[in-house]
Formats: sequence, structure tokens, C-alpha cells
Amino acid sequence: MGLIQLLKSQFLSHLIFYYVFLASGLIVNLLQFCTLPLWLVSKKLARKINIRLCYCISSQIVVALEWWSGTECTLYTDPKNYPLYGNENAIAVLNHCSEIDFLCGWTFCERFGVLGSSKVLAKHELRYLPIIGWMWYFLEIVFCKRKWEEDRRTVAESLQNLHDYPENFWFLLFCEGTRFTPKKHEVSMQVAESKGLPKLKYHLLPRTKGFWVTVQNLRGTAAAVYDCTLNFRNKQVPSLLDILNGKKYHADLYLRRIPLELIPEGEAECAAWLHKLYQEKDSFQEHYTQKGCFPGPTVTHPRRPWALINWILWACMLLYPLGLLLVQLVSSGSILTILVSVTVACAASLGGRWMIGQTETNRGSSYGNKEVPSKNN
Ligand SMILES: CC/C=C\C/C=C\C/C=C\C/C=C\C/C=C\C/C=C\CCC(=O)SCCNC(=O)CCNC(=O)[C@H](O)C(C)(C)COP(=O)(O)OP(=O)(O)OC[C@H]1O[C@@H](n2cnc3c(N)ncnc32)[C@H](O)[C@@H]1OP(=O)(O)O
Ligand SMILES: CCCCCCCCCCCCCCCCCC(=O)OC[C@@H](O)COP(=O)(O)O
Repeated sequence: MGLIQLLKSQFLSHLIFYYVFLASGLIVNLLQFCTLPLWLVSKKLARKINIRLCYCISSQIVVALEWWSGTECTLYTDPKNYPLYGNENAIAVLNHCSEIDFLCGWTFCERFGVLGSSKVLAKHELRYLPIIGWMWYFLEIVFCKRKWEEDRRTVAESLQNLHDYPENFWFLLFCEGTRFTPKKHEVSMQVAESKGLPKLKYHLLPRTKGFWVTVQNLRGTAAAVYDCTLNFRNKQVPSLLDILNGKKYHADLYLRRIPLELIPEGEAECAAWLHKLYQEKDSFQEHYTQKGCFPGPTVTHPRRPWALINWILWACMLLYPLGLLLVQLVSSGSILTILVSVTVACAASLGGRWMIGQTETNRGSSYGNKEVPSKNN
């Protein structure tokens, strides 16, 4: 292991990341809270400020992927659509295959300049996640309880609010609704069988209602669906903790742009369309497994320096006073103050580690583990 690699795996390096992330995150949350009165005066300005504040947080995790771990992200897409990415609103349908799939999505958002504004249909539990969940509240992220009786109204209402959104955004949907596990795959293939649908090898059966309600409510707002299929080279199974340890991966994303007008309006037709899309995604994954790449040309879209600059600025702002304080504490020689500092360091480390734990599949929900197939299908 080289010296740099050794440095990346050290507790102290992680502690610095955790401290900067947690301290800046809480400051940003506080600033977001202060924007509340502004929403009454100018919704447009409040949204624009919150987009930038959210960028300050989410770009830090992108820095960990792009600059700290050096992970590379290759985009496979039709070059003729390339100028549209980042310059229109879109619904991104991404396979929920990995613990860092959301982060690869964020990385592409960053590269195409829509990181601050991009959104997701997220499970309700994430609303309460400190920093990220609180930041999402001000970003008008759409939450669902994964209970259709409740979601059908709330999700539609939240989507309608986005009609006058002042900046371009991508709206991410993980149509599988949960992350892939062998058990969930087995259950969802039983559902597929009961519905007379072909089995999928690499994906869970998609949930169609969220897709339908999103497409219907973003008609006129979003121009296209981006069908995104993600995989990692050499059958790697990445985790956020490994990224923080500086482990490098190579992500490949296959992107097809489908104009929204091509998606059927009726619920049943839209559901059938999505099932067919997932069958195609499955065939792309098969191609990837066989050949080690997706079909079609690649385009190179390099990382931008802004995320790194943002992190360095926060680090300087937060580490300098902390350094001064530590010097004072140590020179004061007070055992109590030194013990307090150690406790704060441990709390930051545990807090950061706990947040990373939220991305781990083995701590995931039981949603999709034991659903009973619908009787009328
Ligand atoms: C250049 C690059 C371009 C793009 C880059 C890509 C992306 C970047 C874009 C943006 C990034 C922005 C932010 C990302 C940051 C972080 C994100 C992190 C994480 C958040 C993600 C989540 O939280 S995922 C979980 C929540 N989301 C969802 O669940 C969405 C999908 N779900 C649905 O759509 C559901 O339908 C629902 C939630 C709306 C409602 O769920 P419910 O369970 O109540 O109803 P269902 O309709 O799903 O269930 C009943 C029907 O389902 C059948 N059934 C039963 N069991 C199963 C089973 N195991 N599998 C499949 N289907 C099953 C049942 O038979 C019923 O069938 P019907 O025929 O009656 O419908
Ligand atoms: C610079 C970096 C410093 C790192 C400090 C700590 C960073 C912590 C970052 C935490 C980021 C959390 C973003 C939330 C994303 C969680 C996404 C997720 O993967 O949700 C799963 C759901 O889709 C489905 O849930 P399941 O039903 O599978 O259960």
C-alpha cells in the first residue's frame, strides 16, 4: 500500500471529512431555516438560494468520490443528445443496484451543472436523516411512504409544485423501490410470474405507480426520461466506506434519452412501457456482463473543480478555528478540556459513520421482502 493510500485509510483523515461535513452541514441547515421568511416574499429567490446551499452539502460527497477516491465515471450515450444534458428538466430512471448508485447519479449531476437542484422520489424515512434529510426538505424533495393509498395524493401534489421551478433539474426514480438483495429478487420474480411478465436477471421488478404519477405530473415540465443503467467494472461492489478509504472504482453509465411524448398516458399502458424498459435494461446488463461494456459510443465529460473548491473553502473556514482551539486546549494542560475535545472527536466520528451506515444495504428496509402478489393479476 502506497503512502497516499495509507493516509486515505487513516482515522484522522476520516475525522477531518466527518467534521467538515457535519459542521458545514449544520451551518447550511441553519441558513436554510433562516430562508423561511423569504419564501413568503420571493419563492424564486428562496429556491435559488436553497439550490446553492444544497450544493454546498451534496458536492462534498461527490468530492469524496471524484477527488479522494479518484473513481472514474464513463458515460455511454448518443452524442447527438449530449448538448441537452443539463439544459432541460428530465426524469432519470436509474437501476438501484449499489450502495453508491445515488452518488454516481450526483456525480453526473455535478458534471452537467444540476447538482444543487436535482431531486429524487425518496423513502419517507430519509426525511429525518440529519443534514441530508433536513436539506432535502428545503429543496422540495418528493417523499413517499411506499404506501400507494397515501402516496398517490402527496406525491402528485409535490410534483405539481415543481412546475415553476426556476432552474433545470433531474428527477431521479429508482423504480425498483428498494435495493437489490437475492431475497427481494426472488420475491419480485414470483410477482413477475404471477403477472405473466418475463423474469429479470439483474433487476427487481419495477414498481410502476410512482413512474406513472411522475410522468403524468411532470408533463410540460420535464422534456424527457433518461433511462440510466449503471454498472461497475470488474464486478466490483462499491460502498461509501470504501470510497472514504480512498478505494478507486470505475463506473459505467448507459444513458438513453426518451422524449416524454413517447410515454403512454394511461396507467396500464405506462406500466407495460416501464416493464418493457426494465427488460431492455436487463439485456444491457447482460451485454455488460458478457463484454465488460455497454453498447454504443462513450462521451467524456470531465469532473469540474467547483465541488473541490467548495470543500477546500469549508475546510479552511472550519479547520482553522478548530486548530487554534486545540492548541489552546493542549497548552492549557487541563485534563478536563482535553477529555472534552476527545469526546467531541469521537462524536463526530460516530456521527459520520452512522450516516454512512444509512447507505448500507444490509441495514436496509424489509420492503419487497415478503409482498403478497396482487390477486387480480
Ligand atoms: C448524464 C446522467 C444522467 C442522469 C444521472 C442519474 C441520476 C441523477 C439524478 C438525480 C439525483 C438526485 C438525487 C439523488 C440523491 C440521493 C437519492 C438517494 C436515495 C433515495 C432513494 C429511495 O429512497 S428509493 C425508495 C423510494 N422510492 C420508490 O419507492 C420509488 C418507486 N416506487 C413506486 O413507484 C411505488 O409504486 C410507490 C412508492 C409510489 C408506491 O408503493 P406501494 O408499495 O404502495 O405500491 P406498489 O404499486 O409499488 O405495490 C403494489 C403493486 O406492486 C406489486 N408488487 C407486490 N410485491 C412486489 C414486489 N416485490 N416487486 C414488485 N412489485 C410488487 C403488486 O402486485 C401491486 O401490483 P399492481 O399491479 O396492483 O400495481
Ligand atoms: C466528504 C464526505 C464526508 C462523508 C461524511 C458522511 C457522509 C454521509 C453521507 C450520507 C449520505 C446519505 C444520502 C442518503 C442516501 C441513502 C440512499 C439509499 O440508498 O436509500 C435506499 C433507498 O433507496 C431504498 O432503501 P431500502 O428499501 O433498500 O432500505
